Amino acid sequence: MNGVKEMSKIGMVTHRVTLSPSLFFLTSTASTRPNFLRFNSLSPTHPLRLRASSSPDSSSSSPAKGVENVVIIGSGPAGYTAAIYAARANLKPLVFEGYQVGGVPGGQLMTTTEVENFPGFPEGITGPDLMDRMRRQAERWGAELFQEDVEFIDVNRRPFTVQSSERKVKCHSVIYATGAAARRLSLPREDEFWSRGISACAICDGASPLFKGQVLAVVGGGDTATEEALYLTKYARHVHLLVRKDQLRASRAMQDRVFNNSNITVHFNTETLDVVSNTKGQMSGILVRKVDTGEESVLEAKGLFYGIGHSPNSQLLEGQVELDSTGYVLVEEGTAKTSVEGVFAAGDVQDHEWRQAVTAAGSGCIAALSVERYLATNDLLVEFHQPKTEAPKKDLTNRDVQEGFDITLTKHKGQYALRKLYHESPRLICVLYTAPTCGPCRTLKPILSKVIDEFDENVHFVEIDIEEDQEIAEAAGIMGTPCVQFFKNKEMLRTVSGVKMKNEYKEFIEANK
Ligand SMILES: Cc1cc2nc3c(=O)[nH]c(=O)nc-3n(C[C@H](O)[C@H](O)[C@H](O)COP(=O)(O)OP(=O)(O)OC[C@H]3O[C@@H](n4cnc5c(N)ncnc54)[C@H](O)[C@@H]3O)c2cc1C
Repeated sequence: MNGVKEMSKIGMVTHRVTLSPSLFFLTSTASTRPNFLRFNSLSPTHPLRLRASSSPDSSSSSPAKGVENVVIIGSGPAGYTAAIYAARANLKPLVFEGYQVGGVPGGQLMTTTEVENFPGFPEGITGPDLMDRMRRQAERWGAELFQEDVEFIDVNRRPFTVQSSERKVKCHSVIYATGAAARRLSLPREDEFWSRGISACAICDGASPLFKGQVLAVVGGGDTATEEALYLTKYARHVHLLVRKDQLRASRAMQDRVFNNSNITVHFNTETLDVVSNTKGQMSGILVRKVDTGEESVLEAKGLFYGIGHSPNSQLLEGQVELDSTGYVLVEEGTAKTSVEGVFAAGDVQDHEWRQAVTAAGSGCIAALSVERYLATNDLLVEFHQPKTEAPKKDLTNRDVQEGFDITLTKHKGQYALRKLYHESPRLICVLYTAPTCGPCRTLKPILSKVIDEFDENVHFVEIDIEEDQEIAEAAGIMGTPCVQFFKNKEMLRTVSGVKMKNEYKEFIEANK
């Protein structure tokens, strides 16, 4: 699923099932025990850790009279770069990173694997790692980060107002860097099969048992679709690429990789009409139509991935700032200036042409420098000097790593811990299934970790990497990541797919602890 926006549309699945005892049977013989007692390498400083939030109505550290120098909306390369520059200029930028609207915190690169063209990484870097670095750099220089969606902006009156799900702030300037979100096809059965066969993020879902070893299809003809198709060949038996036009729009390099891959069949002039199911209600194929002949047929496939591009997330500015006919924010050529003085735009939300991480980062830099100039010229700038921050709390203790499983600890990793807890824990068990390349998983981890901290000693938490612990993911019926399951007394109480609001997890734990 490209972005949590997609995932937020998935309803919560609630079912009570008792797992087959054999699936969660704990083998504890001396010969097998060492294999199970395998803790993953741990990351004490989680990449997307939230900072303590301030009071709901304003930032705790407003530079002057409760009016911020600058609010940055968006946490892709544009937003984080703007944050780094603004923070280094002592503007103490406040950044709304987003949560469920318009993608995931970290932006589009959270849904990709290798980024080979961002300068400074000759061996390449994964999208999530690159965004993690940018985030830490912004935080290091004093940017204040909130993983919240902005829901309302008023740039008609000064100071401007920016309101998120949890706070309302006043500011002298805004950098709008909300990027773009994955498009959907709106197929008749799309909602029914969303996350049960249809996905917009191969990187997030490709490794799930639902798709592994199956015939899959990707719809689209650009870079996104070709990248998804190539990625899926790592797991699928075969991949069909469904292209409506008679040629690919993807870059030459990507086209070559697709045509040279015998595990991909490209179907030109092919329109995707719907998905079809078998008698068990599982997705079994895709109804397609040949654009040139009108002939309809069903292509056998267990999964359909969307790679049909993105739409600019400019809705909040509609009616306030000039947009072009397709919704991109209009900026004065060569600058980040929008039609409203003090409002600057950066990245893909104002760029329908280049749409690259480095161009987004570059425009974020321009926006931040422009803000500094704008504030200084209008005598609005208040410098802020960053206080020392506390060291982040560890997710797991060293003892956990060195001495192995300890039931008195709250947080665990891996199938050994899950099996032990499933059999021995009297507490509610919260299991988070993740995949190494899943960007939304990185979003959810710190959020869930904070929730678990609030219920320490009443709950056990286990993280399962579905690539490492495939068997257990399969037994639990995991179809995509991130996914959370709750167990108590060897009974599964609930499955929650995707990333949900913090309160949804809290309320469920509160009611079942
Ligand atoms: C699969 C894929 C692979 C790619 N690979 C490459 C590559 O290899 N190299 C390259 O240079 N480019 C690549 N790109 C393109 C690159 O990712 C984008 O050009 C770049 O991420 C744009 O950055 P951005 O900051 O403008 O927006 P985005 O990365 O889209 O980030 C937008 C941010 O805004 C936030 N947001 C949206 N609405 C709100 C709201 N209401 N409130 C708060 N926050 C909000 C979102 O959560 C998100 O964090 C790839 C794109 C995709 C989809």
